[in-house]
Order: sequence, then structure tokens, then C-alpha cells
Amino acid sequence: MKKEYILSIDQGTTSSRAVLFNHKGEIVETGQQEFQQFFPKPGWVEHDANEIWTSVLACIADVLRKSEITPDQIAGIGITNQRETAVVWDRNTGKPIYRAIVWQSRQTDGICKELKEQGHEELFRKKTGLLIDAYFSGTKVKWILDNVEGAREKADNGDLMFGTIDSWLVYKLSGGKKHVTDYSNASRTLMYNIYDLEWDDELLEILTVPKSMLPEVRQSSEVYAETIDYHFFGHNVPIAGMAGDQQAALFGQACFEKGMAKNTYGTGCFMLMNTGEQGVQSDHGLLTTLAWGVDGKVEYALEGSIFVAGSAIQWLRDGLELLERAPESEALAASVDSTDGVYMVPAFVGLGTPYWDTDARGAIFGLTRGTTKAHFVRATLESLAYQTKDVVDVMIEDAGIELKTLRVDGGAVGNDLLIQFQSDILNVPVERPVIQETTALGAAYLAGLAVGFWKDKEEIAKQWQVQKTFNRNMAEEECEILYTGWQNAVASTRTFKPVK
Ligand SMILES: Nc1ncnc2c1ncn2[C@@H]1O[C@H](COP(=O)(O)OP(=O)(O)O)[C@@H](O)[C@H]1O
Ligand SMILES: O=P(O)(O)OC[C@H](O)CO
Repeated sequence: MKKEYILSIDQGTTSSRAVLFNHKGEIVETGQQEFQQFFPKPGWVEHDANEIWTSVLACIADVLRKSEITPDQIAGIGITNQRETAVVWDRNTGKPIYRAIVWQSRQTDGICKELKEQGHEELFRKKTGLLIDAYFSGTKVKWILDNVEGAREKADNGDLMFGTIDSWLVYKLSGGKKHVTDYSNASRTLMYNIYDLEWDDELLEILTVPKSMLPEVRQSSEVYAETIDYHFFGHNVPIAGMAGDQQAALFGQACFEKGMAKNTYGTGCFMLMNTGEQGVQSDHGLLTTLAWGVDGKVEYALEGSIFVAGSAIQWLRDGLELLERAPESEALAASVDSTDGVYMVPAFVGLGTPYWDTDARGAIFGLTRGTTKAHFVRATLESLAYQTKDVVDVMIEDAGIELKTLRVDGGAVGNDLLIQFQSDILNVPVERPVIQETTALGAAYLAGLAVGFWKDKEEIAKQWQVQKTFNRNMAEEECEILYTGWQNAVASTRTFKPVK
């Protein structure tokens, strides 16, 4: 049977997706399934790794059924995933010993404070390009080993395995045969030296994580394993691409040149700029991260991480019940000309780049008797754009590169009001591509390159097409006034200290 398709698995924070692409990089079919979010304590976020796995299988089955293709028409599978989320499972049974601790979860704040007090911050930064923060996997693994009964002993005996979601899925898809990850995911663990390209013994010792738990680190584009046939209706399909979702989106947006950047508006917002073969160190809380390893060469990116973006809209929907569906936010926000001075700072799990303030919590400012639901919703949408401006300003300074355009993607990017406001506030043309599933597309490209489905990056770059460009449509002075208000709101948010 002719191998006409690449299947991409995009395992996100709120849902899993499977997306089938053809040779033109067009979407042929998609399947999607949400799964349960656990919030066991304030600030904690967990997932059931088994439910993640079954949701992925359900999405694949859905895509195969709807597209009416057979698995032997799939040339390769690419996997992309919510990053940092940590799964620890038993080597003998293959079963997780605790729920997956999600990247957003703050349950290791205490461990991070201790590590900082012990003066380790600079060491971690120099070796991993990251900060000591509960966001990254390392302290999550330590927490599981310290808090799950019997875990430490099992780990010391070599009976436990750790993986980010990519590792977990390859392990499951390969029938427990492979324990691997790629450079981009390894670079988010706080345990991987991004310059020496190896797990770092010194950091592992500080985190008390045994090396035997860790996966083998491979390139982002190569054949790692084949699926076992009973998951794929009698076929073994090569798993040939793997990258963390934000790096995959950078690849899917064809940001292959130094200085090219994308911003993804999903649960959080993640802006990445390609810095080529050099890792750029930031003075303003940007992360230095591995973009990918392809053809034996690794490339780096600078990243600004915003923890709460689309999830603030979800909160309007589920927490406050102001909306029935997230896209309704656009019409509601457009029903007023402005927020009338209302600012919403969605610091629900602290603030990421550039503040890295773990204690900050969400706040709303400027309420008057005239404030309506529409102002509230608009202020929440605008907070995504303001947070992005906070990141862009420091990125331009640290990278020393002028941002010519910003390519955007992610679930919230269909919201024209948001993207127009983004361009207004940044004064940079914002480009929305035809294929907005760039995360899935990036993983498909990585897999397709490994199996010869696509020839090279040049062929891929030619497939990228803009659907709409947004240019500034607001007076400069007004933008400055609005942004100053935002900065004041963030400063006030950070001075509020709850009684513990
Ligand atoms: N039209 C919209 N306007 C604003 N936010 C939206 C819109 N559509 C979806 N969202 C938000 O986008 C997020 C989903 O994006 P997605 O990229 O699927 O997230 P993830 O990959 O993190 O699971 C949700 O948090 C949702 O609230
Ligand atoms: O699930 P997403 O798309 O919000 O991405 C989560 C990020 O990978 C966290 O670093």
C-alpha cells in the first residue's frame, strides 16, 4: 500500500489529538479527546497517565475510522507533547506509581525554595538554561520519590522509570520496549546539560534522582521504535519524530532561521525564538532551551513561558460560568470598545517570564459600578497579549535581534480580536498561518524527514503559508497608556501577600 500520510499525536495539557497529514502538509483528518484535570490542593495540577494513554489511542482510532485509511498507508508517526509533566512508572509492571505531575503544578515550590536557599540557582542555570522552578520536571520526580511510599527504595533498586509524556507514549506504543526521549524534552527536565548534551551527574545528585530512571536522549527526527501491531490493527508503524509541543510548533511554523519566532496561545502562551547553533543566556528570565536535534545537529531557542493564557478563558467558562464556549469570548469582548480601565492579571499559578514570581496570585483591577461581564471578558483576553508583550520586550533585548514578524498558533489564535490587539500592543505584524495545528504539523515534519516522506527543511519551509496578517491599528500613544496600566496592575498583584 502506498505510504501517503504521516500521523501526528499531539498530547496537550487539556486534550489529546491525533492529526493525519498528507504530503502537502495539509490536514486530512483529526481526532480529539479531553481528559480529566485533577486539582488535589490549591496550586496543584495532576493528570492520570493511563487516561492520557487511552485518550491517545481513542484519537488514533477515531482518525483511522473517519479517514477510512488503513495503518499501512501511514509512513511514520510523530509525537509532540505538553512538556515538563512528569510520569514515574514501575519498570516491572509498566504502571505509574503516582499521577502525572503537570507542568503547571506548584507542589514542589517548597523543594525549589530549599534548592535556592542552598545556593544552587546559578549552577542549574548555567548547565540547563532554566531556573529553579516547580515548572520543570526535576523537582517533580524528586517529590514523587520523597512522597510515594516505597518509591525511593524502588528507584534505588533500578525498578522505576521516569519520562515526560513523549517517553511515556513511546513506551506504551512500543509495548514497553523503548525508554527514550528527544533533546527538546530532555532540555525541560532541569537534569539535562544542554551544552554537553548529557544527563548531568552533579544536578542529579542534588535532586537525588538516580540516573537509572532516565530515558535515553535521542534526536528529534529519527526512527525510535515501531508500534506494536495490536494498537494499529495488524501493522507496525515507525515512530520517527518527537519534540516538546512548543519546539514542535517552532518547527511547524518553519522558523528555521536565526531570529524567527512564534507564539503559541494554548493553555499557556509560549514564545520561542530560534537562536541557531548557539544557546543565548538571558538576563531577564527567558529560558535557554534546545529547539531540536535534526541531522546530527542541535539548535537552540530562547523561550518566554506564560503559565496561564487560554486557561484563563477556560476559567471564565468553567469557573465563573460567564461563557458557554471559549470562542464566545470574542463577540462579548467586541461588544464594548475597551475594558474601561479594567485589568485582569491571571497569575493563578504564579507568574512565569519575566517575573518568575511563584507566590503571585490572580487579581483584577479597576472595577467600577459600570463594569460588565463584557469588560471582564475583554480584560481577560487582553491579558494574553500584555503578557506576550512582557516577553517580547525582554526577548528583543536579550537576543539583540529586532522582531520583524511574529508567527502565531494555538487554540486561541482563531480569536481575531485577541490577535489584532496583540499586533496593536506589540507594533509588530502578526502572522496567522493557514495550518494552525502547527504543533502537530511540526511533529509530522520531524517524523516525515526521518522516513524520507519530505526531503529537507527547504521543502517544508515552502509549504508554510500565511492566512492573515494583523498590523497595528491603534494610535501609539493609546497603546503606551494601556500597557503602562498593565505594568501597574502586575506590580500591584505582586505586592499582595495572602495570609498563609
Ligand atoms: N476563540 C477562542 N478565544 C479565546 N480562547 C480560546 C478560543 N478557542 C480556544 N481557546 C482557548 O484555547 C485553549 C485550547 O488551546 P489548545 O492549543 O488546544 O491548548 P492545549 O494544547 O494547551 O491543550 C483553551 O484554554 C481555550 O480556553
Ligand atoms: O499543552 P500546551 O500546548 O499548553 O503546552 C504546555 C507546554 O508544553 C508547557 O511547557
